[in-house]
Amino acid sequence: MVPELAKATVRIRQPERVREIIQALREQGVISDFDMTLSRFGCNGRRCPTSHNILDTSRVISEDGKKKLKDLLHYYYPIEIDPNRTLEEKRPLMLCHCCLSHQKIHKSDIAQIVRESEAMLRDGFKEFFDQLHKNNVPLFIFSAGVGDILEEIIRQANVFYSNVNVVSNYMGFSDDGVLTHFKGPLIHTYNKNNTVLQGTGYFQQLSTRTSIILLGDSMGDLTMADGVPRVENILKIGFLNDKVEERRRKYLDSYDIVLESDETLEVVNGILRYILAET
Ligand SMILES: Nc1ccn([C@@H]2O[C@H](COP(=O)(O)O)[C@@H](O)[C@H]2O)c(=O)n1
Ligand SMILES: [Mg+2]
Repeated sequence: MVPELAKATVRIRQPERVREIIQALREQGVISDFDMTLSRFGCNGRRCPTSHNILDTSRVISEDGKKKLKDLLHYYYPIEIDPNRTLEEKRPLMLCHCCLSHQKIHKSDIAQIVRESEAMLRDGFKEFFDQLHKNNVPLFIFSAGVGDILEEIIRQANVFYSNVNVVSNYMGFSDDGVLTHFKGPLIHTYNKNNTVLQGTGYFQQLSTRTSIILLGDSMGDLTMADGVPRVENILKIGFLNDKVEERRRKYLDSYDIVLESDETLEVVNGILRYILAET
């Protein structure tokens, strides 16, 4: 059906169920996480930066600020991926953006900060965005990262098409363009659900869609489609990037398709090619 599903990186607990969901997908919408899902996990043997890391390590952050942000990440990231803590235990420990708001970040610096970074979208991103755009499939990017940065990454990759909508943490600037705060409720890895989506237009724009393809890399991404009305089928595809052995069982129990250490969108593109040719 989809030759890419035979790739060595693909793991599926219930192949028959996956086959049935794929056959049933129609009137699709795609809901995707951004960092480490549309963007790569590894670049040239190192970790690729998240949208937060791009800012944290940029030249506009003071040395002291960089150290604080690095310490914060070293505290936070092991909690985020700890397979032995429940989501309830993790939720109150998630981060805010407080350290960033004390830095002199100018709105006008953002494009250059992204250009100078090692940000990379997964291989096959162009086909992914192009297929969705050409077929009028809405793509919702729901991210606990930094909206202004991830939008700029997509813009610089020339794929920020009219069908792409982003819900994320956006910066607020003073009249002279200096970062003063982050807008709206904090979106973190474990509250990506309808509690932070009020007033975003998310549900309204997905209200005609009866099938959702959900792409994520964290257990927190699994709730991104909660509350979308009229949904009949959801195909959940999870990128398992880190602590693969330790987290495999949980991912296989939660995601329909698990992609282990796969830096590409080949499988997603294969599924899209198949279902969009059918419709
Ligand atoms: N200070 C922080 C906070 C979060 N992160 C990472 O950002 C990612 C969240 O964005 P999604 O698009 O994946 O929702 C997640 O991978 C966090 O580890 C960070 O790097 N720094
Ligand atoms: Mg992510």
